[in-house]
Amino acid sequence: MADAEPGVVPAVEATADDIATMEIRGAATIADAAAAALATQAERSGAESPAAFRRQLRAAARTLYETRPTAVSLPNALRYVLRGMDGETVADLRASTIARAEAFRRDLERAQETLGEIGANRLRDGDVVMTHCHSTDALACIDVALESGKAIEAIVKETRPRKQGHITARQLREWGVPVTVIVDNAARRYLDRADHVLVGADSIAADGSVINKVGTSGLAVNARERGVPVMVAAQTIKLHPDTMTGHTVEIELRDEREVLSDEERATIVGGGDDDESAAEDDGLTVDNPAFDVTPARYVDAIVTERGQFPPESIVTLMRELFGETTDEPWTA
Ligand SMILES: O=C(COP(=O)(O)O)[C@H](O)[C@H](O)COP(=O)(O)O
Repeated sequence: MADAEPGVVPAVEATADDIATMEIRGAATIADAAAAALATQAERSGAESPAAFRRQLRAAARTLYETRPTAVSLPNALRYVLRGMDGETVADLRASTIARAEAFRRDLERAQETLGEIGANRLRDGDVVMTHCHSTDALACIDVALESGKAIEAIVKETRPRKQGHITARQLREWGVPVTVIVDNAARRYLDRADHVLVGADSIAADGSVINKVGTSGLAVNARERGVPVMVAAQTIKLHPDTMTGHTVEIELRDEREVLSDEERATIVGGGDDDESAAEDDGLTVDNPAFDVTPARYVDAIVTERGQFPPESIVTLMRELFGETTDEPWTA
């Protein structure tokens, strides 16, 4: 991680570390943790002037922002909280920032509940749902469907390389859902048994394309070929305002050792820790993109707390929520 910013409290540095190392992960959870960290910064700031307080809050936001690039819920959360920082004294600034962060976290939780109710309407009694990665927004839909007495089964893709599918499987088993875990490569075969593909999103672009855990796009293409509808569960905090002005979403590239350990690499190219040639270029490249982009045409519905939308019309909601401006308060 980058050097500590002056005045940023250790708890914020710790949250940033946890996000970067994926102790805290998933777009909604990251947003929630970031808002909580800004509240902690406000609470523990030793700033003696309003200007110093604002500077520290912006530095804290920047520290959190620089952890992972793809989930727009992170900058959206930071932007939302910083815009609520208001007052002429340190005490007022502190109180307004904490209140704003708390409101954000409450709204986030409520939005997920509402989205769950809307998404659950798409699931019928007896349906089989195929999942990819671990999405709290997607699980909220299943949760409400189960609560309303519908029987749901799940086919859970393990989701290489970090196997977040296991988290999904654990949650679904806790709820009593029959789960079949499959390797990612088996997805097309098992789509014949699925009534829905249900995934979350890290970012949604203005053209309705969905940025989510790598493998989502291939799954969606296969689902279309198999005639299985693809439903994306995503709170409006996942809408990426910059994409309205033509920006693309940065796809995070992660450590190659998540894909190939040093030992595994050695079995391919030879060498080892004490081999001097290990430092040389061994001609083997490993790429580890964490996310991919699913074009809007492979998505049937985006379910948000504001209703469900065909992906092509999501831009209307985006304009309503964000207007056309997307300035970054922490760079001021
Ligand atoms: O791609 C992932 C998580 O990736 P990672 O494990 O790399 O963070 C999830 O599908 C979205 O973040 C949505 O999750 P949620 O619905 O919980 O926001």
